[in-house]
Amino acid sequence: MTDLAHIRNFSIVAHIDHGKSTLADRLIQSTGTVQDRDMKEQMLDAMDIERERGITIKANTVRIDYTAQNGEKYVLNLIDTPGHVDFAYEVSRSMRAVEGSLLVVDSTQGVEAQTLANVYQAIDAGHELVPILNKIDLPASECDRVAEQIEDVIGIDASGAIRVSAKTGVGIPETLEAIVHHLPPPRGDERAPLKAMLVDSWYDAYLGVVVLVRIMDGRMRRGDRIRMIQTGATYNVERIGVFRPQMEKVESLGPGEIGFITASIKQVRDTKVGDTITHEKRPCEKPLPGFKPSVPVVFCGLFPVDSAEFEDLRDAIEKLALNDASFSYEMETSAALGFGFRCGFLGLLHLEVIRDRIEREYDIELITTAPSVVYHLFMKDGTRRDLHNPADMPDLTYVDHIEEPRIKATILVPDDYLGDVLKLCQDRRGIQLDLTYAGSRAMVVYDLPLNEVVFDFYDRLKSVTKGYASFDYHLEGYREDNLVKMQVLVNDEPVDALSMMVHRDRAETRGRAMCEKLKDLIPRHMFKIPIQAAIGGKVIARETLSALRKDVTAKCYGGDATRKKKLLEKQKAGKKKMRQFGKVDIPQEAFISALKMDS
Ligand SMILES: Nc1nc2c(ncn2[C@@H]2O[C@H](COP(=O)(O)OP(=O)(O)OP(=O)(O)O)[C@@H](O)[C@H]2O)c(=O)[nH]1
Repeated sequence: MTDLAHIRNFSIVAHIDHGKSTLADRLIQSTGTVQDRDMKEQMLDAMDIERERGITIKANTVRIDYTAQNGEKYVLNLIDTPGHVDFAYEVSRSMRAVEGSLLVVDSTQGVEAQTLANVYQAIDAGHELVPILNKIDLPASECDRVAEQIEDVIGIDASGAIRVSAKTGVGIPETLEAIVHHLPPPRGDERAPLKAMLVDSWYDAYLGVVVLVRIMDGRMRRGDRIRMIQTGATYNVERIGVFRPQMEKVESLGPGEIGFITASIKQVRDTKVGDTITHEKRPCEKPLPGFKPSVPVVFCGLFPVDSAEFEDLRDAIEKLALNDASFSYEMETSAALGFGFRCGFLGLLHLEVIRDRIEREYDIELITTAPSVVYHLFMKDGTRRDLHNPADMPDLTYVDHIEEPRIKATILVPDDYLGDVLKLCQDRRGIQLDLTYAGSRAMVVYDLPLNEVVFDFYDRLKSVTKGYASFDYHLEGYREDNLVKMQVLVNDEPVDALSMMVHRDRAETRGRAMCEKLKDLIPRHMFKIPIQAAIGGKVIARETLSALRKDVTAKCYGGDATRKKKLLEKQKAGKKKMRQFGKVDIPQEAFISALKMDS
């Protein structure tokens, strides 16, 4: 049992790749929490896919025992938070469970958009901050300049920022001392009724649902009968423990402590992140202030390339959803693509991660339809409908007006690329809200329609700035605009997977670009194929793919049998990845490529 004065709970906030996970690893290692021989790179990134992509998705936790230089023994609880914009919500909830943050800034790069977004969340949560300048082993490190920038842009004192190399271990002892001396201990009353925060929950193949808790008041023990205040459900605490980082059982958890429980909870969906847990017999009077639930903002259809794999896909999606309450799905049928699922995600990265996992872990080849945002349709009869799929768009005569989600985007970019960034935002119907300078970097704030950002905005931003820009956004709300549904017809058949909502003024350009692209992407057939873009019944763009009769082996005048065989095999493999639309085969890549914009 540790008294409150000897507990420190903290998180690490940083822009992606500034070294958060490496620093966490070093803290764990240098305190002997994990023996050197057990140390894997990036201890806290549990999933393989995270390790491969080098991004942290699920918030993880570790309890570290630390004997400070004054001889006192402390318990340090680190909650690792994801750095990417799509997971901003997970950042905010784990911040409410701790009292302080290490603010890590790469001293070769400086403050970036996600540094700002995350640090403001920490400040909102009332955190004390310890600024850290990382990567000082690199020759490009510029600690003084970056410290000054932290003061200018974030407005906190960075004169005492700790200079660290998470790679070599320089500055790690100073960091541990700063955690103990600069971050406040938690507060709480052991004798008060139990009040605990449900910080996170996930599904474990052996243990079932595991719940991460932070005790505010009271004490939770194995065998206790607990109640989740929001859902009203009651459970018996079966296991209780802490992460070191592997699970270790303890008898109980008291105020200020962070640990896990299991309680025969069936699904992750039965737990609400941010809920208050209390004792059934002696409940606390007031629950903790609630959290916003995370709502999916980007939707797309996932269809198996091979329709025989539909049941496998269902199985994969159900399993993934067990562990990810922010991922939603429902069955969808498409005339062109057959049976599949309409899925909702927190953002594009979230979408990519889920799609990759289905393809890789479950070995199912997928067709992904155009990502779409949720539109609000205000009908003439006074009702409101949410449109998740452009294919479901009702006839315009029933619709009074349409509102689309808008975001506030913050972009930090070196001066040299500012012009290109402004042009990109302008092309995407952006409205500039602010433009300021911090040293040789500009910070621009734009109001942008989310639908212009969901598909390839990151890619475009990265390519026009050679990777030097950083980007962060949050949803601002809904606004009316002149939006229409654009359909694509191939050989006079509508391809619903390519339907999209577009702004009326941009429909023609988009339609023309789409038809031109499809003309290149669809292989020639033995007949002429018209490719059209249309709004309602009106064709706004058209291309024609000329007919061609071609025998792929014709080139190999008899002679080389192996080459002939190879070509035929290649053709067969190509066939597998095609979908038939009426009489036309469309290769899978065409869907994704056709939807990318080149503006
Ligand atoms: N030279 C040097 N490289 C470092 C240091 N700290 C981290 N790195 C490298 O920087 C890269 C990013 O580090 P991570 O720890 O994965 O960054 P992160 O902030 O956790 O990134 P996400 O988990 O994706 O948010 C990795 O290649 C690290 O090896 C350092 O002090 N010096």
